[in-house]
Amino acid sequence: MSKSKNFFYNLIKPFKFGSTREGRSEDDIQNLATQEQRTFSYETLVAATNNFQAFNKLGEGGFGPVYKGKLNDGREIAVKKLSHGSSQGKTQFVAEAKLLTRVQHRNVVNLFGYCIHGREKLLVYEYVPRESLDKFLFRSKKKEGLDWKRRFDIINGVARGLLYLHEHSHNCIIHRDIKAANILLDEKWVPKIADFGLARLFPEDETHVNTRVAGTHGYMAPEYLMHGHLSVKADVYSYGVLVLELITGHRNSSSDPAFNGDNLLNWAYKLYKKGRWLEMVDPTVASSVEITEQVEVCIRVSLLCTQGDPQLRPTMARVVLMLSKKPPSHMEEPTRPGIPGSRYRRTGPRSHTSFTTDDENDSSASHVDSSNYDTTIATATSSTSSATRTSSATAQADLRGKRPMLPS
Ligand SMILES: Nc1ncnc2c1ncn2[C@@H]1O[C@H](COP(=O)(O)OP(=O)(O)OP(=O)(O)O)[C@@H](O)[C@H]1O
Repeated sequence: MSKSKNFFYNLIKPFKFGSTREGRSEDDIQNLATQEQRTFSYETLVAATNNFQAFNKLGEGGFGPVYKGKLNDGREIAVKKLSHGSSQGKTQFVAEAKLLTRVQHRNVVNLFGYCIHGREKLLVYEYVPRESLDKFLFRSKKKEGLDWKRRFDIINGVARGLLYLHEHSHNCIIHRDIKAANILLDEKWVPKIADFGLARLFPEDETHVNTRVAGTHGYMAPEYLMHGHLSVKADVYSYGVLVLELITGHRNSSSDPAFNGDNLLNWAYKLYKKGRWLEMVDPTVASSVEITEQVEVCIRVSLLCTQGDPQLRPTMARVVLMLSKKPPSHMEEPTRPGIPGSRYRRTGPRSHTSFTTDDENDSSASHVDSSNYDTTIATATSSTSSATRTSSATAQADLRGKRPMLPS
């Protein structure tokens, strides 16, 4: 065996294979060598997915359809076929995809590799067997599977995954679309953040920016949605919404009758301020709560994360710390939640911030008009016209959830 083949042979030792005398054939080794380079041939993916048959289709998101497949080595995969709209060139795509294959964490869906075939660009992910979190959390028959312990583990796991993306991966990755539908659950209910880094692989050009779909309603930080100001704190905000959804079992929507015409964030904040926070806990999990302080900490965390002022929101490192303290350590008092289209009052000394709004000059600006919450996204589309070119593009691209490019 040549030196290079020997090298790959050693690399793949842990994998179990077919039945040649030495346990694997030359072809197997060659295939794995290719996989080490993170590229998949189109033929491999066609074979794995039965030629992208409809019965293998797991669903379709804003970036294109996703198919289940099985590789010859037995690994199950999810193949995302990116739609053709991207203006990104092949070289850039390969560079970004290679970077993203290095992102590896227990709470982040692993990107095995990618494939380019003519105009087609495909991403090959590890297959995560359970459905996405939203399909459990918001369906009455399935939500019973999510007792408090599982929800608490998911809250912790997603926090750790996000911390990794923000601070411990090769460079800071802002996800931009944290939501229940992008949290996949494995067979042990371990949460895995999906769709990270897609903005890197699928940047919008100017023309697409104006036509693409709206972002994920209810999860986007107001400064990002309204002004295109992007930072890790936009993810922190979305995470806070997700945590509140896990605690209450309600989607963040102003049309939910449970909120009496309000939205999830205001409703929860008001109950919390009145000391009636237990009332917001999903009745489905109430009986499985053994440590009420755990729920209280999660509520506090969610309200701190969704504060209007991004600077007041904790980092994910702080969130992980707050969640891990037993008994819970001192935590700040949350200020009003940030609702797109609403105003917030800055508390404490004003520090320099890159994000300026009229609201900041309005000392009485704590009013939240929840009645216009559902329409805010549409309003924001035109309100960005006076923003900078980048901000405008950013905000508008996000209106369809297909995120603009990451700052490198
Ligand atoms: N790695 C994976 N393992 C198992 N199922 C997956 C995987 N990735 C995606 N899916 C499933 O494929 C379907 C489409 O996913 P995709 O991420 O493209 O879209 P989405 O998250 O539903 O929407 P959007 O792109 O607008 O955020 C979803 O049902 C999702 O659960």
